[in-house]
Amino acid sequence: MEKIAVLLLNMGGPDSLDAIRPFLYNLFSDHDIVEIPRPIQKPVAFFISFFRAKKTRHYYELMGGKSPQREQTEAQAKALQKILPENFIVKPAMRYWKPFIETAVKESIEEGARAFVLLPMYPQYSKTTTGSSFNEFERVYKRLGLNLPFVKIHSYHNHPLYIRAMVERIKERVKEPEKYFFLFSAHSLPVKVIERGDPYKDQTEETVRLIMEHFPGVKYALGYQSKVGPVKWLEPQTEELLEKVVKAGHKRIVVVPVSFTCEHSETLYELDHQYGNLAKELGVEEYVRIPTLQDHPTYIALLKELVLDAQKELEGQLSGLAHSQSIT
Ligand SMILES: C=CC1=C(C)c2cc3[nH]c(cc4nc(cc5[nH]c(cc1n2)c(C)c5CCC(=O)O)C(CCC(=O)O)=C4C)c(C)c3C=C
Ligand SMILES: [Fe+2]
Ligand SMILES: [Fe+2]
Repeated sequence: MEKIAVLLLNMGGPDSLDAIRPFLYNLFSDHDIVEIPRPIQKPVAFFISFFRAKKTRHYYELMGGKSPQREQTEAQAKALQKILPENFIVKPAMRYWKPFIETAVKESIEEGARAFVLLPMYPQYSKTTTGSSFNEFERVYKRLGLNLPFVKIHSYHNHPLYIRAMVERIKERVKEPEKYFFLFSAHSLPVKVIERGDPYKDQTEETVRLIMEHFPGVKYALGYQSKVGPVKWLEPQTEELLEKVVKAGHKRIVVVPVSFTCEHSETLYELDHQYGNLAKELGVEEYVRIPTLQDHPTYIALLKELVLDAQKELEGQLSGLAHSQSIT
């Protein structure tokens, strides 16, 4: 049977304090995530990364000197590899830091892969995240002169197994949900990206609504975190929403990150440290932050189902190829 590489697409995070600046340079050089005019994008990225690395160094110091994203994506890859048939090779493939998409593609080819499944670790599609990784894959594919079939999985924000995994994750930590206010926190995006048709906001709202169908009567709200720079981003901001909700009398808060499946600076620093401290100052009695899914068995079962569906699509493409080759 043909070997198929499954690339787990993620952002990647600095693996040392020295990696912060080059990681940020790669991020700010990407026109899919930050639209700086192309002729000046790289020099501007050089300056921004220089100053932002100084500012964010202490986030990473608090996390032990690096982002845990690589280890956690590797754990997801290992768990998925274990439950997939033997013809699959599962690899993390990062956009801005090691192991880069190019490395994952080259290794897959060396190990005999003859097709690819592109599987984002972002449940909701945005052109700034999943779209950017797809574009990078296609650039690498062209550069390496590949002519192999591949399938892109765009999103799974409303898949019943994803919703079930999120509900199970919440119930592991919260035994009496009706006593809490649920504060969902998604990564923010510039409003102009949504206005141009990005489905991220609608998909995020749908995820939240589907999760809350499992918690009837529980009060909840959705906020957006981690805005960067001066343009208008999605609102309300998680931090402001937290203040508002507490001032309205809710003293037990469950915080649920929705756009991430691994821990990183924005969960460990912003949600736990910054907003956790703010909650204390505001007099919150209980502040429960739900961990990201990581290698939760139901999430890994979902990934398996997505990959096996993609395999069917690939088989269609491969038989189409064989057919056209036999005609010519
Ligand atoms: C400047 C524009 C940015 C957009 C748009 C953006 C969207 C976006 N990001 C994530 C997930 C993650 N972002 C992470 C770090 C990070 N993101 C930006 C900028 C934008 N993100 C920066 C500058 C950084 C670096 C940290 C910082 O300097 O504040 C990470 C964590 C990486 C790690 O440390 O492990 C994740 C994950 C999503 C889901 C998203 C849009 C939907
Ligand atoms: Fe698709
Ligand atoms: Fe980000």
